[in-house]
Amino acid sequence: MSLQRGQRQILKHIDWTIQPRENWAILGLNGAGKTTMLKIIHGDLWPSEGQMEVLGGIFGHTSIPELTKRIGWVSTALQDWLHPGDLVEKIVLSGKFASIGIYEQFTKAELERAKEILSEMGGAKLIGKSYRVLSQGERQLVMIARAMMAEPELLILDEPCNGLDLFAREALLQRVAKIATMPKSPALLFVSHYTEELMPCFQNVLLLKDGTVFQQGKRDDILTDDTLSHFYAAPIQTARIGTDRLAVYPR
Ligand SMILES: Nc1ncnc2c1ncn2[C@@H]1O[C@H](COP(=O)(O)OP(=O)(O)OP(=O)(O)O)[C@@H](O)[C@H]1O
Repeated sequence: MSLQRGQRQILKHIDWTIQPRENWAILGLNGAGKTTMLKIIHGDLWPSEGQMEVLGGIFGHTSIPELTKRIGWVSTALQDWLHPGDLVEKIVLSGKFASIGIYEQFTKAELERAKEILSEMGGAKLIGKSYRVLSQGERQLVMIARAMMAEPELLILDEPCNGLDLFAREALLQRVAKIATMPKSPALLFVSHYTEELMPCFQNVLLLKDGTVFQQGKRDDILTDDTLSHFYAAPIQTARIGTDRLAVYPR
């Protein structure tokens, strides 16, 4: 699949298959094309050439609005679209209808479910608060709960740790890891600039560079000094954090 905008080819011959129940992390420098690729997966953009199949639906043969409802999307950019005066639980509930506000009738049970999901995500104390007053970390938690409200089969997390302090970031990453252990967990796609954010549940890594797949495969094969030094075109050193996390430094 490729995507052209004017003279520029933003994505070039992306060939990538995600098997059921696989979780993937995507790494790439600013402007590599990560968000654009996710927008295509989400059905917001159409590739200029090639074929796309997402959750068994082939683009051109499947209803994109129906497909989009099966995909959760979390990014700080999405926060700008919300109505900040809404109560937190209403924002979570809106995920059920894949809408920004709530324009449909909802049942008491649905509202209770929204509160339950918030609590499961560690956000019980946010219930009853206006979204406007929340910290960035709390907002991201609400966004994840909102995405989970629709029981997605695929959950896209586009740099979800942006703007979080050290502890809020760790708390959010633990929530993401917990989602991965749920019996009906969605497949997870996690975009980040920082390898230390890649929890062990992300066993697969795709490196995107200048709109092309530089390398993809098992995490242990990709996150090496050698591969990352070639990828970033700079000497890179990896350092283990605990048993299962990895930090990366320019040498
Ligand atoms: N509609 C468009 N028209 C022209 N260029 C675009 C369009 N959308 C994106 N681009 C360009 O495509 C490139 C890839 O953008 P994208 O947002 O996908 O990168 P990214 O890897 O997500 O970057 P970042 O890490 O900074 O978020 C950028 O150079 C961007 O300016």
